[in-house]
Amino acid sequence: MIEIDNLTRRFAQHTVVDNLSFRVQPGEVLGFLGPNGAGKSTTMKMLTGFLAPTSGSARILGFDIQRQTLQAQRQIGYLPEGAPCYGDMRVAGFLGFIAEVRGFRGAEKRRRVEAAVARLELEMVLGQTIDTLSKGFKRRVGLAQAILHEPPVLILDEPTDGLDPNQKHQVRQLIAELARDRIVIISTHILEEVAAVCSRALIIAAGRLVADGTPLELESRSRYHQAVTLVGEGLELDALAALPGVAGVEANPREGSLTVLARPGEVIFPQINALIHQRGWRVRELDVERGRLDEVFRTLTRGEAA
Ligand SMILES: Nc1ncnc2c1ncn2[C@@H]1O[C@H](COP(=O)(O)OP(=O)(O)OP(=O)(O)O)[C@@H](O)[C@H]1O
Repeated sequence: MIEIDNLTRRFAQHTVVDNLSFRVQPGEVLGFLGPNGAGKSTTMKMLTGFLAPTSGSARILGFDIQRQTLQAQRQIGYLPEGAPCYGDMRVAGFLGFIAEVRGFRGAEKRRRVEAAVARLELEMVLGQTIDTLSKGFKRRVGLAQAILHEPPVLILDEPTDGLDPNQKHQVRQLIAELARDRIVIISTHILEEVAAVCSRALIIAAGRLVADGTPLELESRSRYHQAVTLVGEGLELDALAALPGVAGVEANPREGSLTVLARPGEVIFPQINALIHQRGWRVRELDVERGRLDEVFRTLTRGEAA
């Protein structure tokens, strides 16, 4: 388990991470979300022992990151923001070097490097210098170095930032595979990432925790939760707006659709369906929404970002 208690970091007079407390259990893929400058990277650096907190503590599988730094760091694979450094090293040399830094020698070192290379499918680029790799391959090299020592905890800072959609998909699949037997914390400001790979999301704004839940729970806080969007002929906005449980109706001229919003806790699809049949409207599309994570994110973090 990861236990974070009252973690705080100040730079000069500016409190960048403000009294954060949470737990992460094995098997969880935790998305750590927040707008630019919210304090995500600063938190990751404190969790991995690269930055001392001003106050508070972080324990990684029981090891205090400040007082038992080496033992705690052995539990962690860390993918920092951006590409791996050592750009003029070849991939094979870089991974061998990291294996040695992690304390592996001889046959054990070769076994670890081969396993990471196979997992990240890096065989084709082993002889290439890191600087000459595509962004997607650089990120895969970064992930390979993070899993070399087979750590039970992976901390990944913006793992798909700057990748094209295919590369994003590949890296997300990899993360899902790696997550099976580990704790994974992913810092991101890409909301689709949370829905795609995370079992739980924390949202921070200006260094403070503002939400903690599964992606579905967070979506259910949206004003679009249980909203029904209709495309069809003869739809009457006023009749829809007058139905019980309806909070309002939005017209979407670009899509030629109407979105009927539900009051919190209400399910309005049955009433709408009954009205459609009663009035004989010809409905071509009907969609019930789970909610919109981007709207929840904006509402929770608006005006609070640094
Ligand atoms: N070493 C430092 N000295 C002073 N201020 C810093 C330092 N490191 C970070 N900050 C400030 O702390 C705030 C949070 O930065 P941080 O990088 O943690 O945000 P973030 O949520 O990771 O943002 P992004 O999504 O842009 O990466 C920013 O205002 C940043 O300028």
